[in-house]
Amino acid sequence: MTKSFGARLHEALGHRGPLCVGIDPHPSLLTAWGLTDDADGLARFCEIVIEALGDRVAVMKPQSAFFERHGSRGVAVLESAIRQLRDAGSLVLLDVKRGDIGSTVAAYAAAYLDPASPLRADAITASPFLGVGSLRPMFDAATAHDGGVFVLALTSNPEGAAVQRAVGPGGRTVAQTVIDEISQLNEGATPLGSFGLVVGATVGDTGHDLSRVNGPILAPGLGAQGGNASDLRTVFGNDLDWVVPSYSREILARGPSVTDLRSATGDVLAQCRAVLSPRSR
Ligand SMILES: O=C(O)c1cc(=O)[nH]c(=O)n1[C@@H]1O[C@H](COP(=O)(O)O)[C@@H](O)[C@H]1O
Repeated sequence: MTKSFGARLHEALGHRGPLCVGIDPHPSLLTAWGLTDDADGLARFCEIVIEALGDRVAVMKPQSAFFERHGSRGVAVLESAIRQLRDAGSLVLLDVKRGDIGSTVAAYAAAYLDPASPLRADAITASPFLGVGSLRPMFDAATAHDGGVFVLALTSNPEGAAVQRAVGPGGRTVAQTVIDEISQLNEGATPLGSFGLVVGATVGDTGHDLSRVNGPILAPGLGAQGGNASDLRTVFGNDLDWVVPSYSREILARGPSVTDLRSATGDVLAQCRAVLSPRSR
């Protein structure tokens, strides 16, 4: 029997600690690392990050946009990076934030979650603003192939609140509706559901109820966007068990030295562990 994404994530967080590191090869980072802003530079960047972190970080999150901007050669580098990271034992959360009408979502699901696809990752990020139900083909593919889907709820950027905290006819915010629908998908799953949410570490105490999620919550916005580990307590209150803090530039800025990348990762992991509940880990 193969294990669900939720079960594999549960295991990875237990073994490697509660952390996601983003691979966001910004042009400025390529330059700072002495690399060219092209597919070759991108490939070397990934090689260094994978050598430094692939065997020790629970979740690695390549940001697709930074690969797509280099065209088909950039996407080829992404395919190879996904494979190598999975071989090194990291779970790969591909950050693509896709969303569309259901019939098109089915094609995205095939692209990112079907084992036959060269871009197959362990999980992807998805945008629910065509309705959480429109993402159903992704949820079905994830279930069929032991993958996961992380759906945006309360994003780390300041512009998100106007849409996400708008109140619908039933008196719930848009974000709470997303949270509740994802919680339903995870109901009864053990040890952890495969459907996650994204809630930024920068959003403060929003009063949203995350107590029934029974799945992972990705918390970006740490480091470069101003959030720090202690903010997790403000944002999540007592619902810290399955929060997965996510850092990109904060760590990548310490490259290209493998030793420095590892030590930056160790530092943020220690800060996160100090805040997150020891109950589940
Ligand atoms: O889904 C995400 O990962 C995400 C959601 C969100 O609300 N905010 C957010 O910053 N992100 C992503 O997380 C990464 C943050 O990068 P840093 O600000 O460098 O840590 C980027 O790849 C963003 O696209």
